[in-house]
Amino acid sequence: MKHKVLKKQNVGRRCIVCGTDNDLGLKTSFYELENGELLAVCNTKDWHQSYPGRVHGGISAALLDETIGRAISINDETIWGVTVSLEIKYKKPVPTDQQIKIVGRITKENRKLFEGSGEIILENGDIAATATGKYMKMPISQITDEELEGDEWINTEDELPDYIEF
Ligand SMILES: CCCCC/C=C\C/C=C\C/C=C\C/C=C\CCCC(=O)SCCNC(=O)CCNC(=O)[C@H](O)C(C)(C)COP(=O)(O)OP(=O)(O)OC[C@H]1O[C@@H](n2cnc3c(N)ncnc32)[C@H](O)[C@@H]1OP(=O)(O)O
Repeated sequence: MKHKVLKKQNVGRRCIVCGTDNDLGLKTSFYELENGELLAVCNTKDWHQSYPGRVHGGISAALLDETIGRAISINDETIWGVTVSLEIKYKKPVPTDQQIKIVGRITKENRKLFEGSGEIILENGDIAATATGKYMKMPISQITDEELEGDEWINTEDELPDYIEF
């Protein structure tokens, strides 16, 4: 199914999941979709493996964690959160050297906390892992000493695809 893309989110320059300046990172891109969900696109590499050919479960967890955690900013980009709990169900192996997609959404929100769910979708459409996560809202100034206006939270200014299919 085709999904209309509205916006590409910024990246944390040195973030292990999204950072463009992290040689060891996953270099994942995050797109806000018209249906209110967040889509992540990640090209898995050989060095993300646990068993040969199979992405490490901790890597899958990190991808799901960040995708759900970022979904809160679709409606309000001033809300930041830290993960307080995360549950992953691993249903199928995630292969290395494949473009995978991760979808996340918010399912519950109150003044202090928000919750969401997400899944990893393989190239053949299979759902390889699902997750639910809970996050505590926190001002960015309490999470990091870096300033938002500095060079850590950057717009990569790539061309935005009109639609992404998954
Ligand atoms: C500026 C430039 C940088 C820009 C960003 C760059 C890069 C980042 C890239 C992208 C970022 C965008 C989005 C990403 C989002 C997510 C991705 C991953 C995020 C992480 O990778 S983040 C690392 C892992 N994560 C942590 O590092 C948290 C460690 N942890 C703590 O820091 C504390 O644990 C804390 C603060 C959470 C709580 O500490 P605390 O002392 O405030 O806790 P306290 O016990 O007082 O609880 C206060 C009230 O919360 C309730 N409460 C507490 N825990 C609860 C739970 N689990 N469930 C339900 N309720 C809970 C209590 O029940 C009480 O409620 P009440 O007040 O009503 O009684």
